[in-house]
Amino acid sequence: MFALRNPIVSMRRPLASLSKSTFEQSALLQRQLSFHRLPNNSPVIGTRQFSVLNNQLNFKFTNRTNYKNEGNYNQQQNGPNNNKNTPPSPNPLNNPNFKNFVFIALGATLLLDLFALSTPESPQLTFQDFKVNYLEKGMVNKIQVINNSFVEATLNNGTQVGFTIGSVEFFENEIDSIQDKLQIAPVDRIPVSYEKRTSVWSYIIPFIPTLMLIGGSYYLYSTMRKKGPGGGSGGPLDGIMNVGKSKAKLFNQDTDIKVKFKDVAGCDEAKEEIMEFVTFLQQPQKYEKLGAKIPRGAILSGPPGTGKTLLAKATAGEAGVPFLSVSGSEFVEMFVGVGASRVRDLFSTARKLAPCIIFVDEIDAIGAARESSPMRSNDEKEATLNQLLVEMDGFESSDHVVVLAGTNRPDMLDKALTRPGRFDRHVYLDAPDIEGRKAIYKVHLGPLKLKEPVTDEFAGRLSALTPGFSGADIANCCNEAALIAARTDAEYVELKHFEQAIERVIVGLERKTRVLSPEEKKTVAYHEAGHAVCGWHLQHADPLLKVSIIPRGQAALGYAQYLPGDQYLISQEQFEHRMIMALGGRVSEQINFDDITTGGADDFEKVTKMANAMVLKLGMSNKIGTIVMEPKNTQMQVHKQFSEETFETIDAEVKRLVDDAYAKCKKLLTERLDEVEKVAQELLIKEVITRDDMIRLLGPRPFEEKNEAFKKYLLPQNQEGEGENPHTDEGAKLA
Ligand SMILES: Nc1ncnc2c1ncn2[C@@H]1O[C@H](COP(=O)(O)OP(=O)(O)OP(=O)(O)O)[C@@H](O)[C@H]1O
Ligand SMILES: [Zn+2]
Repeated sequence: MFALRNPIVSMRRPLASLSKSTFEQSALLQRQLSFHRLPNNSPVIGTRQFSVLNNQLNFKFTNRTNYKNEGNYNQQQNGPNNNKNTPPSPNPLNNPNFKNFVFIALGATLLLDLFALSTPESPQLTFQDFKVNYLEKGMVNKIQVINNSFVEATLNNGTQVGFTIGSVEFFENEIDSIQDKLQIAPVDRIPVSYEKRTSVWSYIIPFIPTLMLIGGSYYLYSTMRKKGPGGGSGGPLDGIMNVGKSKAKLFNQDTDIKVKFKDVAGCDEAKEEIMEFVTFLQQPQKYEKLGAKIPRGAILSGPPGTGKTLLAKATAGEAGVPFLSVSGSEFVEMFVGVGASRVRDLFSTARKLAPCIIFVDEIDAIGAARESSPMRSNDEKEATLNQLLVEMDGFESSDHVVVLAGTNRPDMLDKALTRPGRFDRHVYLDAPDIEGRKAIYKVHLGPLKLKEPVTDEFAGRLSALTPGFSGADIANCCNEAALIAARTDAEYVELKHFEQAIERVIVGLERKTRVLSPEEKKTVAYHEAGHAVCGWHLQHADPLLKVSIIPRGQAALGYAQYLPGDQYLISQEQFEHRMIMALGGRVSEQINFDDITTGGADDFEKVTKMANAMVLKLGMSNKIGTIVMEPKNTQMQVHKQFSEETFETIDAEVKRLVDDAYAKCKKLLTERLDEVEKVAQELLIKEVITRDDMIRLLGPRPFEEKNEAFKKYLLPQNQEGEGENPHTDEGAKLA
């Protein structure tokens, strides 16, 4: 949305300042040029009689002022006014190229100008010299007054001498009086002729400022329109010139789209569903000959990073057609009508490229339900959406253009978009389960340099360690592991690098600089030991991997990592156990110390959320029953959803659930105070303890682990003993 606004805003000032400063510069230039101009309109004066007045004739060439050229000056003054219509450009003073350009041009012009003015090339004398050495000796044959300011005298031997004069009248009087003095007869007197010499430059020079202005503006304009990186738009002027143009990026199937379905791992149903579009783009006649109407588009939905863009690209890659990718937000602009015009432009480009695939990412930016925001008038958005609908309706099946759209919020989309004939297919990409993650790991482990080829076991282990990771998380994690390996100058990327990478992705960087005081450290150790002991003895707690009191990331002073399995249903008892575990930290602090700390704030938030969910929407409170109490949209609520009485019941129920959990937690930890003590002491010594340490200290967990992936990929290895790397523990969930 801001992409285009910026260039326009920033353009505004430069436009104004350009016309001003260019004007000033050229006016200055004009003045300088006029100053040096030749008097090409002075009247030619006929032969006169002379009289001599030396001093006045003794001007230096450079001091000569041209006093007969006002007409020209005015005429040139019109120059800049005319030039106000030349294409505007941003502030030239900020552009070093422009400055250079102006200086060079100015210098060149002045040089040429001077050159033009010094055309008379005779030896330079003063009038006094001329008089004494030549005139009075009768050596002068002919006198020529050039431009009323310069005299060229031809001597009897044919050589020429020259000098400047201040005024023709004085000069004539001088010559006359000398010849009178010498008593030369009128017929023998030296002929004086007058000549007006103009250089070709005198015609060109008046146009130079204008030409410079036009040239400079054009130069600026073209530099600013130059393509930015990536081949697309980029120059500041591009923003204005192409405001209505679609910003879609074109990926050509020959060069850019190397992605095939095999690169999209783990979403087989989605691939199957989208395969139909591939067949359609490859063999449209197969459908057309049976009279079938081709589906126009599909919505790809799912959590962030699950591969929606990747799948769309792969569809284009499989079909071998061009791929036009654009983000929904790029249609949104502050000007009314721009979005619609971009949609038109996008589709007309697509039709030219057909068969092809358009991918609109974040379609909710324009396709959100129109009635969902009645408070704000959103004409522009609506116009854009309408244009999109029109374009999709306007498809002929012979157009062979397929529109795919990605969104994280399919529920927000306008119904008109999803009706048959538009985006009538809906492909859902879920966060991958263990098998999906394994497949994605295999794709992204491919390019890495590993010690051994990727085994199912290895990929499985990594997947078990990363429940809840999306495809993008996995890609990031693999890259992070390679970076860590490179940082330690390792020859291969190994399991330990992945484990560090996973931990880093989940909890953040280790903060070695954050040094806790001994008391704080003790508090954190007992707090974490409380969580860990609780979890160890609760049946529904997820498998524990690691407890650490090394500060990490933004806020965590200590943490415990658990591995939840892929789970689609959560039982009431499970909720309760999670709440008890979350409270374990604070309860342990309370039992072991006189005072409590702020370290439990995060735990309480989790507990409150869980209790609220149980009461308000999960039907897990007997008093409230199976009614959903959670307001759907708090902003839009006009009347109260329930009575004061119900409010009170809700509060009481939430409090009861939390209090129950608290009581159970306190009972559990009071009974196992010695275990908390053991774990806390071990933590204070080692800072990080693993599942194996826990087994050593507390004995094996009294329940079978429920996480199948954990049992399959992680448990056997863990049971083999302490292992060569005590830090091989990682996970996905913190408590
Ligand atoms: N199924 C998958 N197989 C292989 N790689 C994947 C998969 N899903 C995601 N990735 C990796 O994650 C990256 C980001 O995925 P992608 O951009 O397609 O996600 P998305 O769903 O479009 O995200 P968003 O909703 O944030 O736009 C991909 O470039 C790819 O490296
Ligand atoms: Zn805690």
